[in-house]
Amino acid sequence: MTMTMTTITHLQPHLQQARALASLVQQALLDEVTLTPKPGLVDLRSRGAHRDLNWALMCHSAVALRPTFEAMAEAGLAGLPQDLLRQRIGRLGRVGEAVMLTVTGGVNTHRGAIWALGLLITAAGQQLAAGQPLTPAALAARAGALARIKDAGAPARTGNKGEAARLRYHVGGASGQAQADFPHVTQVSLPALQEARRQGATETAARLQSLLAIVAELDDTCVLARGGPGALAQVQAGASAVLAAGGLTTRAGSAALVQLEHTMLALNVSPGGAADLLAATLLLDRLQRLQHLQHHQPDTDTEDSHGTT
Ligand SMILES: CC(C)(COP(=O)(O)OP(=O)(O)OC[C@H]1O[C@@H](n2cnc3c(N)ncnc32)[C@H](O[C@H]2O[C@H](COP(=O)(O)OP(=O)(O)OP(=O)(O)O)[C@@H](O)[C@H]2O)[C@@H]1O)[C@@H](O)C(=O)NCCC(=O)NCCS
Ligand SMILES: Nc1ncnc2[nH]cnc12
Repeated sequence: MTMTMTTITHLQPHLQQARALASLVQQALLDEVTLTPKPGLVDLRSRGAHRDLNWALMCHSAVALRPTFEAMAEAGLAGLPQDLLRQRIGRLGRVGEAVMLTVTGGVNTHRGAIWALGLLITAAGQQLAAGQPLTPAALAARAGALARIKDAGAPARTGNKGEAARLRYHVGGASGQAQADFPHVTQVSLPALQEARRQGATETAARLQSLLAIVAELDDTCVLARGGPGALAQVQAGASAVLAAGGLTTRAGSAALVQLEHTMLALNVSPGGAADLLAATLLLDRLQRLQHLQHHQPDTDTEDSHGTT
């Protein structure tokens, strides 16, 4: 997709801005699932540790969710009071989950992504409405503020696997990550992505480095739900080993990645929460770069130089 600066930054009706923001979310989700090779996760090569997911289903889900993200961005652009906005996007998130389950035949492809990227794209709408820059820190702070407001329509218990893991192992999970302003995105994966690029890594290697940086530290309830704390510790240690060996640009790092994949498949675990946060990272990175281009080339339509891998 070619995204032009005029599309999102000039004075256009909210609907068009919301459409452009939703396109960026869809692109981030497609980039995440297409990134290959990801250990334990669905990618172009394999289903990872999943029986009910595959690349085509994930892409189908990402495309079907575009109207959900557009409606969330539009809600952010509408300048609603915070509590009203929170209730509106909570409803949109639940409708989005229902759409996802319908188009996938009941498979959970993007529940965590609807949550994380939904909050972030709503925040981007708010920032645009306020005439403020789309910086990662500002978007994460706005998204966190929304996540800390009670969603009156949410059930007391969802009965989801992530919820059970959160309560059993006393971790923050997806909601804790958002309520703390997405620290693993702004302080871990985004710096890792941008530093890898500065060091000359290919875009694929930089994105994998970013993913591994999250996996090494996240309390991923997908891993906990299937494998418990022992599996989470092994997965985190394996990701740290790849990074310590120099990441994907060294032979030792590549060998450590193969080992990590074997470990995950043997444990039958998959870092689905980290995958969602990688998509969030790619979204914030692209918004930041568009912002940067706006300041340097205000009158030019500019192609995004970091395309899909
Ligand atoms: C508020 C919610 C996020 C509730 O979350 P909760 O923690 O209570 O539980 P879940 O709904 O089960 O989990 C949420 C998903 O978030 C991802 N995730 C996990 N850990 C983290 C983390 N530390 N930080 C960020 N994100 C995290 C993860 O999503 C991915 O994994 C999914 C596959 O998971 P699952 O089906 O459980 O596991 P499988 O192994 O695939 O199953 P089997 O094959 O074994 O059957 C996949 O979807 C990825 O996206 C967690 O699953 C939220 O759910 C909520 O309230 N939603 C409704 C309202 C809403 O969305 N509003 C949005 C706007 S405010
Ligand atoms: N690539 C992926 N594989 C498995 N679960 C995921 N959840 C989000 N992205 C995923």
